[in-house]
Amino acid sequence: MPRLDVQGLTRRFDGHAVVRDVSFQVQAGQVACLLGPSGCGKSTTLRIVAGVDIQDSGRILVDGRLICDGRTRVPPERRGIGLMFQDFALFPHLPVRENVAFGLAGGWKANRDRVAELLDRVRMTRHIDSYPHELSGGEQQRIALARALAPRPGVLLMDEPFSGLDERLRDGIRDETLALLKEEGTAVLLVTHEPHEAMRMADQILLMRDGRIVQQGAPYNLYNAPVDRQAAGFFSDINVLTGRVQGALTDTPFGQFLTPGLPDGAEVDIVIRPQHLKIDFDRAGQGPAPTPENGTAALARVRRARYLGRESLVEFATDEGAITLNATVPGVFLPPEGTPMWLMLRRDRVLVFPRG
Ligand SMILES: Nc1ncnc2c1ncn2[C@@H]1O[C@H](COP(=O)(O)OP(=O)(O)OP(=O)(O)O)[C@@H](O)[C@H]1O
Repeated sequence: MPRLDVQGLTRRFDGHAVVRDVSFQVQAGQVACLLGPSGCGKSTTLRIVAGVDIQDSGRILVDGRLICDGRTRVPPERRGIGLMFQDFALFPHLPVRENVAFGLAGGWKANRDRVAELLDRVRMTRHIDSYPHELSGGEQQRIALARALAPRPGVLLMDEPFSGLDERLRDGIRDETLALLKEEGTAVLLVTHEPHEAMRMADQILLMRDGRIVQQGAPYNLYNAPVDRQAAGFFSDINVLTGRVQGALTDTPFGQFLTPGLPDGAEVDIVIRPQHLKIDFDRAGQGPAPTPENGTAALARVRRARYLGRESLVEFATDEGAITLNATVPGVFLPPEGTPMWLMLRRDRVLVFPRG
């Protein structure tokens, strides 16, 4: 049985649906990330699950128990759901120990062991008597996490929990948070607009657009088998070639691509991520021979090359400038502007979408 079961949620504001028929499940010990651009309905979905907003239709179950539908509405504090929001909202007048014990009956005195256990797990034991203003942002975040987990909620809702932190700290804190969430076995629903964060944290990504979940699955599936061009472009920069179907094939300067099931004349987008271009040097106007793995090579010239640290980003344009393509190459690769090179597209990594 799923820990959290959301079925057909719809929420309208002034007649406009901002959450549309949203359904998903989260198992115990799993992290599901609601991912999407600003305004797509992520926070509204979270607020309905928390019980601070009410859906127009749909229902929510926690461990099989109905917590809200058209008639029933269990109040937020009796849902067995914990919350953690981006500003942490620690109580400034309470020391760390009282903050962590806040949701526990009997307060800190009756729950010393649980508070001590959690502070140990988030490596904050020595700050047990500190006040929030004496802590760094990252330390406050760890206390907020301990506080949210103290009552052992079956479900934890997190709304952009890392956005207030210094970029350099975030990955470390994400990993620590994930380890603790997994140990506790909580079902987590995390809202984020950052694909990197969702890829790093999620067992399951729920990709939202205009109030709907357009795709859900493991990070690997969303990255490698995106449902449409927009979904592909959400996870990284993409290169797009456009073409027209003729006899279930589409012609491009990089050879023909199979485009089965589409009528003649249909327009298609052929999408490839910058790391999946292959580059070869020019040998007196000659490029590499076509292969089944990489198709036909096309000649292009370097427009600009930049070093980004872990990789280099090289912009290419075909001779007439008709097509521009970005390639990323690990390490340092900075060919001068105008250098002719042959480009190929890794066939196993090419994505083809009908133009919508
Ligand atoms: N109480 C409200 N009254 C009217 N409109 C609202 C209300 N709450 C949210 N909305 C609208 O619903 C839409 C979705 O908002 P929501 O906060 O859920 O999006 P989001 O994906 O979480 O975006 P963000 O990441 O910017 O918070 C927005 O267009 C917002 O203006």
